[in-house]
Amino acid sequence: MPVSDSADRECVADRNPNGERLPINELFYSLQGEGTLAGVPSVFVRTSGCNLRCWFCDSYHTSWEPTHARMSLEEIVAEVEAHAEADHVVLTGGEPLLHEESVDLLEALDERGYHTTVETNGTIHREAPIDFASISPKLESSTPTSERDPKGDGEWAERHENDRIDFEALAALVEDYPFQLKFVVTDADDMPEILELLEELRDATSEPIGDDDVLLMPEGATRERLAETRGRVAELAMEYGFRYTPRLHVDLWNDAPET
Ligand SMILES: C[S@@+](CC[C@H](N)C(=O)[O-])C[C@H]1O[C@@H](n2cnc3c(N)ncnc32)[C@H](O)[C@@H]1O
Ligand SMILES: Nc1nc2[nH]cc(C(=O)O)c2c(=O)[nH]1
Ligand code: SF4
Ligand SMILES: [Mg+2]
Repeated sequence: MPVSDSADRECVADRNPNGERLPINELFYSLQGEGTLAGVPSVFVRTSGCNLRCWFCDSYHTSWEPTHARMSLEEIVAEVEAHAEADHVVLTGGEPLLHEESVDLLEALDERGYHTTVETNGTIHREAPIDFASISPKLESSTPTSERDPKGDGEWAERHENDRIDFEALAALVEDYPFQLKFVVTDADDMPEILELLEELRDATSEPIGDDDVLLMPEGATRERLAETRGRVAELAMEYGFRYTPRLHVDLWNDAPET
């Protein structure tokens, strides 16, 4: 059950009004579905709230209509530890690096020996014990124009367009952490922008960015949609020499929550 449905947790957190809290949308145990760590059993901690509004966001209730329970760091760590089989934790969102409390959570997890992956849109850099920065810079094709706005009439388009790329933050993330760059791709129209972004990012940092640090991920929150996009995206990965990443969790569990 998403933690936002749990009245109990809200009460427990409320008894600790001075402790640090994070808005948590869901917390669950699954397999990492995306990227170079695909298949690794991992606990997912999904914070709520995002500074962007991708029209295709598969976590609508962290961005367009955020819902959450405020959990203390102790409560989050206890729930993570309850999944005794896992030694990987994925902090995601929403945009987890919006919250400065994410740094304290990452420190607490690091102290307990967990491998931490942070799933981020790459617009915010924070110093934290991050073992793997899974950076997913957002392309023009993510912008919620009035034709593809899931909620309104394009009210977010300008802000999203202005904020979706921050080279300073991207360069700092790439310099400070082991990383992957994971682009959501629909078709060949996305490729020139990816190439331009890589050129500019390679100029902005002394850290080498290999083509095998770059992953193309098909757009699709459902099996049905992925069936349309993945063939094209796999061909593009071969054509350009980038990696392809599946969306294993969608293959396995479609768009079920807590997967
Ligand atoms: C919900 S986001 C949360 C982390 C962060 N806000 C970000 O965008 O990287 C988690 C991952 O899902 C990807 N994603 C979201 N919606 C998607 C969709 N419809 N198809 C493919 N990937 C999607 C994002 O690009 C990101 O890699
Ligand atoms: N299984 C699974 N793997 C994932 N990798 C990144 C995810 C995310 O939403 O950030 C995600 C997710 O939501 N589920
Ligand atoms: S940046 Fe991530 S969480 Fe935010 S709207 Fe885009 S996909 Fe969703
Ligand atoms: Mg997801």
